[in-house]
Amino acid sequence: MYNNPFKVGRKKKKQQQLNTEMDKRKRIAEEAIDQNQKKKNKSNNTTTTTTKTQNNDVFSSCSFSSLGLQSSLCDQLRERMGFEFPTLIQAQAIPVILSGRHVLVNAATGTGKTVVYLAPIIHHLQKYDPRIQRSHGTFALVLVPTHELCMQVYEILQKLLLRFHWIVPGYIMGGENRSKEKARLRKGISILVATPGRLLDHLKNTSSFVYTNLRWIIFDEADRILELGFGKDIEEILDLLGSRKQKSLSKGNAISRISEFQRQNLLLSATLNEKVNNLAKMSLENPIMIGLDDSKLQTSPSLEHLESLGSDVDNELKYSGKLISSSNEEYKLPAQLVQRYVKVPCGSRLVVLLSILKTLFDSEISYKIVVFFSTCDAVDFHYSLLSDFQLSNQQPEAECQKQYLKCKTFRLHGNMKHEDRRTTFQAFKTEKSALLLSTDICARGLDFPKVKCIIQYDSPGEATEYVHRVGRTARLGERGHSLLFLQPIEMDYLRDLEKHGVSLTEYPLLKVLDSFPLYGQQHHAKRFVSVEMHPWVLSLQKALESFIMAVPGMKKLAKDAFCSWVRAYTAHRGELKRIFMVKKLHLGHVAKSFALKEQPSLVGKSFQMQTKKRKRDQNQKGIPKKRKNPRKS
Ligand SMILES: Nc1ncnc2c1ncn2[C@@H]1O[C@H](COP(=O)(O)OP(=O)(O)OP(=O)(O)O)[C@@H](O)[C@H]1O
Repeated sequence: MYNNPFKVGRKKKKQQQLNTEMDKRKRIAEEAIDQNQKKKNKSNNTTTTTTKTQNNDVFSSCSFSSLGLQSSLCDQLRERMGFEFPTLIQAQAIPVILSGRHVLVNAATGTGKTVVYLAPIIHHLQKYDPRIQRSHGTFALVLVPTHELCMQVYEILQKLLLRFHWIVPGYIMGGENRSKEKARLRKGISILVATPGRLLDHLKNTSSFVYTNLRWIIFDEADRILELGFGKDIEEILDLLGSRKQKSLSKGNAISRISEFQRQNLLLSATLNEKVNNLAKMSLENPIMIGLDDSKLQTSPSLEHLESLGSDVDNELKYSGKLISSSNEEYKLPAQLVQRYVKVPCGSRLVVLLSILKTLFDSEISYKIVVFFSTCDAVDFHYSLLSDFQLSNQQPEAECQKQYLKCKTFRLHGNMKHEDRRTTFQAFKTEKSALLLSTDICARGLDFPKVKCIIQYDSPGEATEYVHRVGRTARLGERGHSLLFLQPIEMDYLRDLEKHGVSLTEYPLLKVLDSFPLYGQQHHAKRFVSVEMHPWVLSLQKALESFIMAVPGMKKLAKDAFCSWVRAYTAHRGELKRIFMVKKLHLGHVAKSFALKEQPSLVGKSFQMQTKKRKRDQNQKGIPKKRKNPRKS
């Protein structure tokens, strides 16, 4: 059993001390939150209560029926979903979408964009007379970037369709059983949610897939679909469905498949980029823009300037007829989101993460937090560490209390089995108090109820990813907090965020560290002490290093995580390469942040061996030299 260096004497005294410390940490956590909230209210120049301000910012005062939606659909939204009023973006966009126009919707995270497109589709489908049947095939196609989002949209669809049993929802996505999907498609799916790769596969290979009646194509998280490299697939899909402007005119086959209905295509995201521009030009006819400021709109789309979506050139403007200006786009973030950063020297990152998590989980009975990491290996390492790490000066009464963190811990990343991903996704949704460690796989679109805090332990890279990650909290007017970890060498990233209208305040780290007990007693750290030399940081680091050495398998996990973390760090692109410079990293300190005592040369050797092995494997398999971006989730 792992020997804890923090073991101290009397239980009772220890309990009293712990209670006092927990109270203190709770106060500090609350103070930090309140100060930020006060600042925010002051800057909003408002005297009303926070909740009221938030609700006014999010909800419209009209009813769903006043937007033109059919009455039993409105009942369904109210009774089954609990949606009394439409959100502002729903009130703005639903009537336009009902009118049949092509639309591009840009609205903050967590403002209800899913209902924006699902409600009008259901409204139209339910009133077809005679009723639609399964044999009529697919009428609406919703394209999403990830499995999890696919499941989420499908679940909402199921709920919305309870009163309309003749409209059949369905999903197809990579990793699922193809033959079962084929069988479902053969039976007929009226509204189909899909990831692009698998959809293309079925469009090409499943002859029983009927889409002659297709009327709607929706791109949810359009920019992410393209960023993930699905550009070429999307072009092919649009061609096959006869829904690509210009080109469709020359494609005899495709045109013959076009339904008797007028097509309506919709694009939605909280952030937009140049590739979305191209997709918009390619797929939207005379579109209406909703949620875009005039500053973001430039000259109208010109058909002469259609670009390829598969191009790998990021943010490079190849044409003049721009639709959206995005290079210095001001992102819309939820007004009630409190955003902070914490400046942490590299070697103290792990201890600081654990200390902050403990402070947050001790401050409230139920607390849900998502922590973002740059790689799958980093998620695995931190998951094992946080699940098993103990400090014996905690109360050993119940099993979970032995753990350092008194909460359930989950992990989610793309290397996990499909089934495990699904179970985690559902479990974290329903938990009241839990910690989710994840890659960017859950940065987009996922709607986990009651997440109170987002921690970006590894920086997100592009500002768009920052926006989507923090968007997992503060949804629909609820309060939420975000915390971005930055090393002293990375502080310029704040300026990059500022360019997009995102500004953060500093987290009171030393105050939080001071609140931790040491050897059962309050330590009186001097005010000027640095984070690295803080007695609590030194002690916890020592405990973590001993834990890594003592627990079988942990050292390997730590080394793998270290290697992939460094690789991911080198994968920053464009402007960000100047901020996240691998040359500036002290690899010994990086190793420390994985609780490794080894000198960097030792860890570096295994890293080099891994890299050589990867290259060898690639050569053997004939994989092209271009390396998969390790930051990809
Ligand atoms: N009118 C409404 N009233 C109450 N809740 C709503 C309403 N519309 C949507 N919601 C809820 O708001 C939450 C956020 O909705 P949704 O996931 O569609 O947001 P989003 O804008 O797509 O977010 P993201 O940009 O992160 O994908 C969900 O829990 C949804 O059930």
